[in-house]
Amino acid sequence: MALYRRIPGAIAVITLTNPPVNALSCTVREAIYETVKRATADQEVKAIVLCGANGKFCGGADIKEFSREMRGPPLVPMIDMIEESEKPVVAVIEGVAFGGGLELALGCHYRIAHSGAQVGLTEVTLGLLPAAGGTQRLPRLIGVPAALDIITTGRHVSAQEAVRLGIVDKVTDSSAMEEAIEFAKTVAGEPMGPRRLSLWTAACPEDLDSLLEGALVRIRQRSRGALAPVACVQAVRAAASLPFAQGMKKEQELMAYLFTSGQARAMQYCFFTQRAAARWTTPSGASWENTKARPVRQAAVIGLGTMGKGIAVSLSRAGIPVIAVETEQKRLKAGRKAVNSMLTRESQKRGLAEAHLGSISFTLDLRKLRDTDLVIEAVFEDMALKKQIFSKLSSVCRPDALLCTNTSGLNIDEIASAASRPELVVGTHFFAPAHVMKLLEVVCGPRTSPVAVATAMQLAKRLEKIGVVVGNCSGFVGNRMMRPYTEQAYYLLEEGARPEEVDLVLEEFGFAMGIFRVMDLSGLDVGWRSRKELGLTGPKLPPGTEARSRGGKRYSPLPDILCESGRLGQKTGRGWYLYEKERVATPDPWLQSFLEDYRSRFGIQSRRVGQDEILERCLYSLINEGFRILQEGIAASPEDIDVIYVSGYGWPRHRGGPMFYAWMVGLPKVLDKLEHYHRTHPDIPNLAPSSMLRKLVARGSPPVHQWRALIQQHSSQL
Ligand SMILES: CC/C=C\CC(=O)SCCNC(=O)CCNC(=O)[C@H](O)C(C)(C)COP(=O)(O)OP(=O)(O)OC[C@H]1O[C@@H](n2cnc3c(N)ncnc32)[C@H](O)[C@@H]1OP(=O)(O)O
Repeated sequence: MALYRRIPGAIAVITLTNPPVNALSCTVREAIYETVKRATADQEVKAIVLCGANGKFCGGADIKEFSREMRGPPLVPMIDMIEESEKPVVAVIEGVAFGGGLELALGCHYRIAHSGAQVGLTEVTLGLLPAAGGTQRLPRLIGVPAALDIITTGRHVSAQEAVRLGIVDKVTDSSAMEEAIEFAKTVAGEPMGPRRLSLWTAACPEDLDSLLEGALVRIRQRSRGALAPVACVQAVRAAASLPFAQGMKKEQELMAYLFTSGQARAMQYCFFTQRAAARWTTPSGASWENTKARPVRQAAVIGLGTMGKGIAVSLSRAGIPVIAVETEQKRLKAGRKAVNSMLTRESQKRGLAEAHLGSISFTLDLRKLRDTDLVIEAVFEDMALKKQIFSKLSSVCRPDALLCTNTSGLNIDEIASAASRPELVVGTHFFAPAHVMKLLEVVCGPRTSPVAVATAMQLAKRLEKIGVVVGNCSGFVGNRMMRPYTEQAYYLLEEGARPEEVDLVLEEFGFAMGIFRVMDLSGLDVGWRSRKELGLTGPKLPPGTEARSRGGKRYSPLPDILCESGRLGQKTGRGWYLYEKERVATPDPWLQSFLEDYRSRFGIQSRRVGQDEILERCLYSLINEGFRILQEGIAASPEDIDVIYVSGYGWPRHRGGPMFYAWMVGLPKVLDKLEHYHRTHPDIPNLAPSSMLRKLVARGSPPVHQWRALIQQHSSQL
């Protein structure tokens, strides 16, 4: 709702009241209409102040209403009514003014912001465009180039930048409300015509076409295939070239097209699932609601390799004092230098004073950890080494200290077996670079206690990461699903495809990089090392093993052969591609003839592999593994799997995540295709459709949010 009150000085104050973010629900819109009408009709009122309750102006339209039938007054005429008011309307921007919230403020005649506030036209992140006049008013207010950037990225703009750009008229460190009231008194009685943005003309550069073309190029690089940012560019073009009323018409047309699109649905699904992941539960009844996290006042990181350094920076950035431990003086010195320069860059970028960062001390002495609340071990993926460390930690750390292991796939329970308190051992799988990537898989072993899970999830929140609770199995959720995906990519090469063909299909689907370019970037030796450890290649491989088969299943030795010949990816200048100019991947003629030789050596008839087959075999095998993960209770819900893929594996947000995508494609189609590919490739068992997929199809393919109820009938590893 919106509360109305009169205050001395002939001011009407209208307060949006809809916790937690004062979203513009049907009831709020109705109340704004009513209160604005009341204020404009009241002879005693000379100016109106519009603010939000609880220090937040407005989080925009109520996203939950998008999936229901539209009720109540629409936003556009409501904002027009405010702009048309003869009495000045001053918006008080505290906390946030996002999406429709900022559009509402743009309809006001003045905007006063608190210095801690943020504004933004965030609709594009929900697969939409600012269709309450935002695409037409913002370019008129701040010019086309700046508006284009804000509208097409949906980025959050600080109050300081907002005043610099002219989005707000004033920023204050003290009470924005008091400032706005005093200001409103000074403009009461003035004519409001010049303050109506709909009457302005957008300042436009001469080379408008090249500005818009440049934006489209950036959009294609950032989010290929996404409809909303392209529609935003078209709407801004209308603002630059058409009168306001016609621009608004264009804005509405574009919104109508986006609003019912699958992409908007997928992105709104991502918005809610990301928040739902924090509300973890386990079948034992433990949950975020009934389990209290332990406070973390001091943390430690063991190992200052790539991951350890990023984790230490993340902790420090969250204001947590850190002790960083290494085993050798040389490594400690190099780690300290790297961490300090990362922190300096970080504080410069964020304008943070050093006081906001947690201090980091460096040591070779594990005994210094006796007072730490939480330790994150981030050494190499070597089980024996990890167990040795956990055994030592048990004797030096406090009995209640939480012991975390940063592993990308090792057995948490085996690591915990080396600790004297296995219930306090939890997996924290960070993603590289750990101070940048948002995802944290919180891995729960069979003996991990609810308190350990709660503390790790709370830590994720403090580090501004998205924590997702997963069960213990090789590769957990994310990496486990990657295996069948990469394997299919190798098999497609064996059968006749080229790396650039596979990558192109995946990039057109929306991944920033195809799988072969990703492997070249992270280094082919990463997978090689783990395959050697698993005895799939290298010295542990039993003599006489068939080259293209392991344990009766198909195996591709292609990546092993590349590694053996020194092609490790970008770092060696060649991998699946050639890198003559740093980081620029070009198809390598050598690889093409190598693949031809390989096929003839193994008697493989090369064929043209179609784009549909590439996409289906790669994605459906990954999705099929997702269904197995659900069946085994390694993930609590399909939504959790989708959050992991969107926030940690570059799955395009406008496709919602693998499980959501499967549902959008149609589960019967996914099942049918998997059956077909399994029939034609019986030596690839992971193409056999999972029983969970069959069950869902048999039950009429219910929507994703209903799967959880069905999953609960199965076992759980959480
Ligand atoms: C004609 C069309 C015109 C306009 C279209 C729009 O306005 S689209 C909406 C544009 N708004 C946004 O994109 C803002 C979305 N919200 C946020 O970015 C954050 O929620 C926010 C406001 C920065 C607050 O962040 P915080 O971390 O403090 O809280 P959290 O994100 O966990 O949100 C708290 C709960 O509020 C729910 N929520 C937030 N925004 C909205 C919204 N606009 N509509 C409905 N619900 C919203 C959110 O889901 C959380 O709910 P919970 O049940 O607690 O998980």
